[in-house]
Amino acid sequence: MADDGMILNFQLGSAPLKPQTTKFTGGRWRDRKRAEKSAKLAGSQSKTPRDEGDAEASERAPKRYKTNDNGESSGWKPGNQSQSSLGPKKPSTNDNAGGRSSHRGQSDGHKGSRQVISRLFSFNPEQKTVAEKEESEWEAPEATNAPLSDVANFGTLALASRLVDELSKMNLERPTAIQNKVIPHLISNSGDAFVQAETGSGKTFSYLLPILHRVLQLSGKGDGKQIHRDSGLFAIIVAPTRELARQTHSVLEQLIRPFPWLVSTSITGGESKKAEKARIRKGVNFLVATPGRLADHIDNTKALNLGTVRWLILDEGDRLMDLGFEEDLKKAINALKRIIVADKTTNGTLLDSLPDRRVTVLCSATMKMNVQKLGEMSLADATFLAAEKDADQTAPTDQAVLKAPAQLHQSYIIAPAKLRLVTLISYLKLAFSRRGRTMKAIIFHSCADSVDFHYELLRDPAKKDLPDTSAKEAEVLARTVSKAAYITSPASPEVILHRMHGSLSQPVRTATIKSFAASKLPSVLITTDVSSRGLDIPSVDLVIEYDPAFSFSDHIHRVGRTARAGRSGDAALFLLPGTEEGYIELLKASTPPTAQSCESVLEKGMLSKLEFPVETTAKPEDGKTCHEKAETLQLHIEQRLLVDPKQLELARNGFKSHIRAYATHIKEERVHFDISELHLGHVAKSFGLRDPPGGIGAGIERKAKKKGAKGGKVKPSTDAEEDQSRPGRDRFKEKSMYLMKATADEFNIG
Ligand SMILES: Nc1ncnc2c1ncn2[C@@H]1O[C@H](COP(=O)(O)OP(=O)(O)OP(=O)(O)O)[C@@H](O)[C@H]1O
Repeated sequence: MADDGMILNFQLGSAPLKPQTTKFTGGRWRDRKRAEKSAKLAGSQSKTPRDEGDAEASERAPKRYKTNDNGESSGWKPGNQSQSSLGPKKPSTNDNAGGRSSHRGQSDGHKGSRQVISRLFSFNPEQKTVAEKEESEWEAPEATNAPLSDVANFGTLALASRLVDELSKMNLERPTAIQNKVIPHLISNSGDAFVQAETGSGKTFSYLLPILHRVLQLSGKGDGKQIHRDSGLFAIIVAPTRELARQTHSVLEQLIRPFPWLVSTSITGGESKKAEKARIRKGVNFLVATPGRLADHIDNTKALNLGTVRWLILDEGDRLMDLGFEEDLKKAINALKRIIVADKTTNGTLLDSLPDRRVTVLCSATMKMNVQKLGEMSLADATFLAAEKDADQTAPTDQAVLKAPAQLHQSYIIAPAKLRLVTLISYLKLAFSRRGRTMKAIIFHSCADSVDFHYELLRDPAKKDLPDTSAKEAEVLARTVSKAAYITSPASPEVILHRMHGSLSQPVRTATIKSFAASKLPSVLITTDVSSRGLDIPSVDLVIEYDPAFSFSDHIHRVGRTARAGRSGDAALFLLPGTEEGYIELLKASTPPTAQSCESVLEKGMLSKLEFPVETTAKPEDGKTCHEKAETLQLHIEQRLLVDPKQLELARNGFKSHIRAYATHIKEERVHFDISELHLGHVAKSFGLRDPPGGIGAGIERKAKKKGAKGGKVKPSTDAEEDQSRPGRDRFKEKSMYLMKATADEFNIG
């Protein structure tokens, strides 16, 4: 297909440009027209590059953005000095607000070559808000999820001494606030519980330790030695994702290592059912499962005897419901309810220290309506257990409790769409060049296609060998782990990139997370929300939300991957100027965020040495100012895409999926993420594209225009489409179905 932007970007040689006389034949009518228009434009620009280019630019400038007297967007608010310089006029270059690059019509540092330039700093929408707090003004408050300083040790919670010793070996001495509350409760009570505490507060130990303690107490000997794998299944722990199930299982394995007569196993989607059945048949005492696979085994595995189960733990309750596991959970809850705990012995062992009824514990860091629904389904007379500081809250409410750990430093960067990609690179470069600061960073994207594009773009194709990796591991990790280009500073250790999303095969997902967690070098994980829940990698010190989360509770979980168990951590959220700035108010309700200026990120990141992994006519040394450097980087990326069809395809897919995903923000927050406000040309630029590819983008653009004309509401033509006219119940059903469908693809769970 002819693409005007692409034609313009080819190296044209030193000969003066002649007006295009080629007759375009074949292909679609629209493509032929485009090609003709491009050719015409190329001809006219070679004559009077500045004036005519600017005229076209102002014609293409979206009317919804405020413009100054010159017809240009006024950029940033006066008074915000650091950012106002993002929108100056640059007389020497052309622009078009649609995000395309154009001919400069003059030599660009390469004698005899006709170069294009990618203008980034004009026609950007105006920032509405003025920063209340700059980054330098932030002072870390006391950590809210740290071990308690006023509790001597785990022994004070009446835990079996063998367990306390084991914890000590793991360098865990004192309990956190939620552990201090939950452990004694579950040791001495046999009632249901609802456990709610912020991310990284140690909820996993809070339910595992009392269960183990009570199993070890069997028959009063304190070591549980008469219990063995045939004694029966005592606890089922349900987690929403395979990664989380596996992680919880490995914590459990660590805790029971000194007690080899106890056996645990995990059953998750993506694994061999036959092997799982065989393990169940041999006998297990603890089962960690994803809901779909658990329901499957309840139906089909005769050896799975639920008669001795005393605990059902539902971890990450809201996510279990979000992902559409309601029916699977119902099956497990009902199957367990049907069996009355009457038998006090199993294989001759008296189960006297275990609860005399089935105990269900529901855990969640955030509270949503759907968690309440799960509570209604699964709990009876439950005790609400929250950390001490939330003691005034005595029951779960429908108001989401959406607090990030207090010591987590949250900031936001208002970056116009055209500048997003170069700002991200600049930000990462800076983060990893500050020695001793960032070791591990996670970047959240809205969709798998965007993850794939950014991973391919940011990796260094020339550097293939991976440190500390065997040949076998390297084979599995060949497409998900790589050395980074652009963001590695020459003076700092190399940065390792990782890619992770739900469409990857399970062995690759597992190996990639393992590699990221174990990496001794600075590392980045580029991922989707599949990594937002429960993932516990203590050395993560930076979370970047390049695409804002689909709901504020997802945001809390994403940023909660850092600042865990009292550690410090940083989180940075990219927002577009305009309606997205309204989201800052939501952030304030959690932890007061600070503002990072996009201009200063670019200034610091772009002026340090740049290296390009692939040679193009744009060279790292081109340009002097940070704006020129940023434009050179953008141009280089665009040129890369033009000569690499695979990369171009990834960019196009990334763009389309990104736009589709944008339409799926939850209804209550969609006011901040109005798809009709997106400038598709500018967004395309952030994928290194000069024009939005056809398909979904163009469709949405038409709808945005229509909305402008009618003043009505835009209905994105995506899977997320909701029929606003139907009564609430139907809409709810549809939304759930959508979520199930979408997440089945993305999260690949079950
Ligand atoms: N008492 C403790 N002292 C020090 N570290 C602890 C303690 N308890 C747990 N941790 C550590 O804190 C980290 C977070 O624990 P965990 O994953 O259970 O948190 P969580 O509350 O479930 O978080 P999320 O809601 O994000 O899943 C883990 O690395 C764990 O080893």
